[in-house]
Amino acid sequence: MTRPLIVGLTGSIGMGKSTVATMFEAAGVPVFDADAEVRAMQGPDGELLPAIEAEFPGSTGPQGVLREKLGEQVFGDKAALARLEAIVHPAVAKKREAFLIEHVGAPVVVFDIPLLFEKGGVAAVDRVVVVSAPAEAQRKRVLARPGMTEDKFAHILSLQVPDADKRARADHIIDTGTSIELTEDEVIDLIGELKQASAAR
Ligand SMILES: CC(C)(COP(=O)(O)OP(=O)(O)OC[C@H]1O[C@@H](n2cnc3c(N)ncnc32)[C@H](O)[C@@H]1O)[C@@H](O)C(=O)NCCC(=O)NCCS
Ligand SMILES: Nc1ncnc2c1ncn2[C@@H]1O[C@H](COP(=O)(O)OP(=O)(O)OP(=O)(O)O)[C@@H](O)[C@H]1O
Repeated sequence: MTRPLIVGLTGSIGMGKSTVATMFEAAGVPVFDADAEVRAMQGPDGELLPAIEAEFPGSTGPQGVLREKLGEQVFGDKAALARLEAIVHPAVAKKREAFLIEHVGAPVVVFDIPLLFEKGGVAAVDRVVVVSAPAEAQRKRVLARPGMTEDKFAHILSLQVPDADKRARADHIIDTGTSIELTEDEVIDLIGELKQASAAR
């Protein structure tokens, strides 16, 4: 096959997904970072600002989306979140297509998609990799972040598919409950396996 094996990388808040994505990148695997794309399109002069301002007046400024303000408007209100997603998600899908075209010769590419299970992205990838750690480790990491509260954490978790379900649906699980070094070893082994699978298609 002439297109890369597409790996969907996901995990719940604080599980270490971004850290693991960086490990893939360091090993030479192209990574599409959905969150970074969203932030760029919502940042200063971002292409989504007019649509977001029209739908959520007062939620943008010269620096782009006022994340805290917009978060307050959408995280407690399912219909509002759906309206924001209707603006953001099609734009991300376009960026993803462009990334794939850019890296069409690579054996393996990674789509780093925080909400892969939640938003139905599983059908668009060949393999699903879930980054996971024990709930206690996750909790400690997340509550150590500035501005994070027990309530906020509980609410975000309630919006996400539970870790146990993600693990059950994964093709591969990367464990970040141990050390960075062991996680790195797991990533390197997995890349070898994915390259083999890519070549065998
Ligand atoms: C509302 C926004 C501006 C708030 O930004 P903020 O920096 O405060 O939070 P952040 O983006 O880091 O999200 C915090 C947590 O909520 C989760 N989360 C974000 N968006 C969603 C969503 N649509 N549904 C469920 N969980 C979500 C994230 O995975 C993360 O764990 C931002 O989350 C946003 O634009 N969300 C909608 C776009 C989207 O779906 N992004 C997800 C990646 S494609
Ligand atoms: N073995 C490990 N592998 C990965 N991260 C680890 C490990 N041990 C500790 N950590 C730490 O856990 C934290 C995970 O943060 P990271 O931003 O990667 O999570 P995330 O899943 O992308 O979070 P979010 O979904 O909230 O953006 C980092 O501070 C990282 O240093």
